[in-house]
Amino acid sequence: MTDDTVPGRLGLIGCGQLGGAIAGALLRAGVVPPLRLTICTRSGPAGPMAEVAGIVWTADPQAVAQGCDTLLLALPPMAGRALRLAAGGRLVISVMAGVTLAQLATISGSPRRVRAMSNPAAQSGMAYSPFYAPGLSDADRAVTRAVFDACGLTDEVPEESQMDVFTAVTGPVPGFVAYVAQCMQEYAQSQGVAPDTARRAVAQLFRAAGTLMADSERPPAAFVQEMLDYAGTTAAGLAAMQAAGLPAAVAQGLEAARQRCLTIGAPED
Ligand SMILES: NC(=O)C1=CN([C@@H]2O[C@H](COP(=O)(O)OP(=O)(O)OC[C@H]3O[C@@H](n4cnc5c(N)ncnc54)[C@H](OP(=O)(O)O)[C@@H]3O)[C@@H](O)[C@H]2O)C=CC1
Ligand SMILES: O=C(O)[C@@H]1CCC=N1
Repeated sequence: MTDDTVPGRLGLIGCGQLGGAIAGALLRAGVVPPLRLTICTRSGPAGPMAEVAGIVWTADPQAVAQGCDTLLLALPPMAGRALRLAAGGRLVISVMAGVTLAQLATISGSPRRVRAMSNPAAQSGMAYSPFYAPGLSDADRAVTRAVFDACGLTDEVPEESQMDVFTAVTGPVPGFVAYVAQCMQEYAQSQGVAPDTARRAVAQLFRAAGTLMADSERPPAAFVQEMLDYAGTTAAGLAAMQAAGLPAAVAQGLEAARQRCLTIGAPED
């Protein structure tokens, strides 16, 4: 097996916003051909994957668990928590928000478990997909990396608690960033800018800002400090945003999302 493919058959349970995006990424990157992909949903072929010849569709999660070598769980967290798969010793990878590695053991019974997080930007290879998988074999780690390399960037994290952090921070795309963009567009419109002009302008701003920061090793704080040092119009705005509590507001929002993850992952009463 080269280190950029998934051996045997991949079984995907859930093919919605995230599962569909990951499936698209895997096919686009050639990590899994359609003929080695089984997808499980309750209502049959869904989204762009429905048009791909060769994919096997099923409504039976057990068929996936027993007929595939690697399982990828991308269904809603509470539906996932209710699953009980006779997965034997198969590799089980989950991208379900908040579902813990311990819950994956209850769901699948497999000792080969990966708790991961990704986002729908996987479709275009632009996702960030961290994973937590203590004790994973080198071969399973290579398969996990092949899956998430196809989706964008990936890192293995040392603590499971970080998976809730990343579910909050990088799980939603455009997510919280869209909220900031909305605030900026609404400000421009409040100053008389036509809605579509404001929308285009803010979209271009976020395209440029995202590219600039993604192509740089510099942390965002360095860009902010550069503008503060420049002491121009932006510096005045940054000072006002800081005085208005923007950092605390962002932290409170992300913490609320992380807390929701902990609720999902809490043991049943
Ligand atoms: N959307 C996002 O931006 C992100 C989502 N996630 C996580 O990804 C997972 C999937 O979310 P998302 O793709 O948004 O959800 P969607 O609602 O878009 O898709 C859910 C998919 O799961 C299928 N499904 C639901 N219940 C079952 C079941 N019992 N058995 C088999 N298939 C089932 C649905 O098909 P059908 O109804 O036909 O069964 C559908 O294909 C979640 O755990 C979420 O936390 C993580 C990060 C980002
Ligand atoms: O909002 C959600 O629940 C999903 C998980 C992370 C991003 N979107």
